[in-house]
Amino acid sequence: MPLLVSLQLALYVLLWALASAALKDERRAILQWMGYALASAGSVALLGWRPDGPIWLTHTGSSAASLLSLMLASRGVLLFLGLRPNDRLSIALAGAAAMGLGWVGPSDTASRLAVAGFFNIVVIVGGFVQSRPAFMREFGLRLAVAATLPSLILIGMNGYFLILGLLGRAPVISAQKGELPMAIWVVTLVSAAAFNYLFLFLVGFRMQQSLQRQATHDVLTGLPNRRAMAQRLQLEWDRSQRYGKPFVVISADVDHFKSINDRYGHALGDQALIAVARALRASARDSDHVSRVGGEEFLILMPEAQMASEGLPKAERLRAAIARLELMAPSGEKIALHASFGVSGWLASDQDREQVLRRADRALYEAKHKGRDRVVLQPD
Ligand SMILES: Nc1nc2c(ncn2[C@@H]2O[C@H](COP(=O)(O)OP(=O)(O)OP(=O)(O)O)[C@@H](O)[C@H]2O)c(=O)[nH]1
Repeated sequence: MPLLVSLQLALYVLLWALASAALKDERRAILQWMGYALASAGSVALLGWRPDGPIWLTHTGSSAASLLSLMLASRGVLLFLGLRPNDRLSIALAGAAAMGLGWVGPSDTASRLAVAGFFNIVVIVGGFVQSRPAFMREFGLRLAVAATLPSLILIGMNGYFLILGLLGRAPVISAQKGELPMAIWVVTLVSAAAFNYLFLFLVGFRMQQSLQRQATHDVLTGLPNRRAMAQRLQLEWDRSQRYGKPFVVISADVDHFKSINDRYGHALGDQALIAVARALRASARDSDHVSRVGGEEFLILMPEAQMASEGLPKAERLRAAIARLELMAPSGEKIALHASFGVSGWLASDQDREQVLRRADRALYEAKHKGRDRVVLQPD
């Protein structure tokens, strides 16, 4: 039985090796989980190994490998969540566990199981507590509850060993043959499957989220892109058609941006765009949808505004926020930034959503024409 279980656990090494080849971004965590799968397979294999030498030594090795596997699993979780594992604490814990197992030595199996069970619980609980807040932040309550399952199973199993060990009763039917009750093998396999498949799923889930974000967000500024804006605009348009609920759009364009690029270089131009995006986002309401729809073009959708004229003070605030920005060239020269704005609102007579955008663009064009760094309301 130990060999069969060990083989099953070793399959997860293969699984993580494949995942590591495909998912480079998560490689650091995946390598830890590969180590975890390897150490847990080794720990079980040692239980089934019957060397000529003293059996307690292989069993002690098995306990040490099991502790190592849990440490690697927990290290992988911390790295996966962008947290820094405390290596000093891990080394101290491994040292204390080695001393504990050495102190038990060739004596009874029960004491060894109690020591191993105790340290295993410390590692599982420690990793769980450390990773919990970051896990909840990224994956939410439901997945956090699901992720508790492997930890709970392992805490339960090790708690069982610890209590039996303290009572002086080893749960081994025949330690010499490495045979443990069937339930222990089942629990080992279930907890390993729960951990490995859960984190494999989370790696894929994160990748899918990131692809989705890339498809709808601009990489440079982090704002929603033209595609996301089109979706949002369609939503507002549908609402206005159905319920007559108006909305306002503000089209913004950085003034003379080409000359910033030409004089100070593309990298500084990028910095300017990031600064403008931040200023727009900071000066808009949470309910406003701010997006980058082109090179130096931005669009602000105000779903709560009733009339185009309500967009005027908002656009004026955004204009002033950009005019306050000051960028520093590598030479120390200060670079002023300005932008022009066109404001338009939904009209009941509009045939499609493009009409609202076209009016905002016409207003923006007029703002440029009139000398830039200003706001123009849609022409009637
Ligand atoms: N640095 C940088 N430049 C960009 C990016 N996207 C577009 N641009 C540049 O933005 C400039 C836009 O120039 P124009 O359309 O002539 O507009 P402008 O110079 O701002 O002039 P007006 O709008 O008339 O005030 C071009 O030089 C583009 O190369 C980007 O992501 N980063």
